[in-house]
Amino acid sequence: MASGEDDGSVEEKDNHKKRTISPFALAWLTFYNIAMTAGWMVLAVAMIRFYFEKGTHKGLYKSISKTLKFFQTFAVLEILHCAVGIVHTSVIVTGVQVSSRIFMVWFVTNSIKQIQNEESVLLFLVVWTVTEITRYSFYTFNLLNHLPYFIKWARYNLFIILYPVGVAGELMTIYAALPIVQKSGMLSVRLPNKYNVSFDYYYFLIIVMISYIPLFPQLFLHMLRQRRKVLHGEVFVEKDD
Ligand SMILES: CCCCCCCCCCCCC/C=C/C(=O)SCCNC(=O)CCNC(=O)[C@H](O)C(C)(C)COP(=O)(O)OP(=O)(O)OC[C@H]1O[C@@H](n2cnc3c(N)ncnc32)[C@H](O)[C@@H]1OP(=O)(O)O
Repeated sequence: MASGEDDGSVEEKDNHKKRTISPFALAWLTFYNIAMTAGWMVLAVAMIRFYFEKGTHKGLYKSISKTLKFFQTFAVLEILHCAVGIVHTSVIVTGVQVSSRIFMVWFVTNSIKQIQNEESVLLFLVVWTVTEITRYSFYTFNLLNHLPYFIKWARYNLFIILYPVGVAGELMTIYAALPIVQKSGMLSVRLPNKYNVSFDYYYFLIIVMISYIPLFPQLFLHMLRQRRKVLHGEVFVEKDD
């Protein structure tokens, strides 16, 4: 059997085994991760500039919303990366993470204008930005086999604080949205209608908030396992999706 070098593919090393990805996949992932790092850096700079110029976070969401929506939506590709196997991680874990972010951006913060100036929005935006700059630069340097230790350290330590804080920001934002949604009936479908279906967005938001209780610990435990694997070299038996 040809080795990674013989057939032109590149070997991606982890602590215990070697994985191969094609040169095309490597090029695509490198481009994707550089683009995402740059996108979140643009957001960081825009947020810092806004705060220094205006002295308040009010109006910040509106000023960065286009860039945020673009780069957060682009992250849908991460589910595809797992599904086609160019990234070795769980489709379910990635799917929950990405869909909850997209939901927060499009169906909560973007749709409910009255909550855009809440402190909780600033909280999750700052946390997401720090997380994503660290995460995508980790993937980029890792793919290029030049990973500085401080980036690896940051990727597998900062989440211990940032994940719960980010989740708190998200939950507080949804909570702040509840009375507005209940009063306006927005995004809800009331009976009677010709399809005979009803949907209450207010109760849907409550269900989403409750779903954090079983789902968030799973994501957090997944990250703790990754941390032990990458920083301490522990081996885990991988389950297929
Ligand atoms: C319809 C509505 C639905 C609503 C649902 C509501 C419920 C939601 C409940 C949960 C809510 C979560 C909300 C989120 C909040 C926040 O994000 S707060 C900010 C802090 N967040 C974080 O720190 C987590 C950030 N996210 C992640 O880390 C990931 O998305 C992850 C999926 C949770 C974990 O990533 P994963 O890829 O599994 O782990 P890694 O160790 O990073 O990588 C594993 C291997 O995969 C390789 N890889 C992954 N991605 C890439 C890539 N883009 N490019 C290249 N390689 C990649 C990586 O190198 C690893 O490879 P190996 O070394 O071979 O193992």
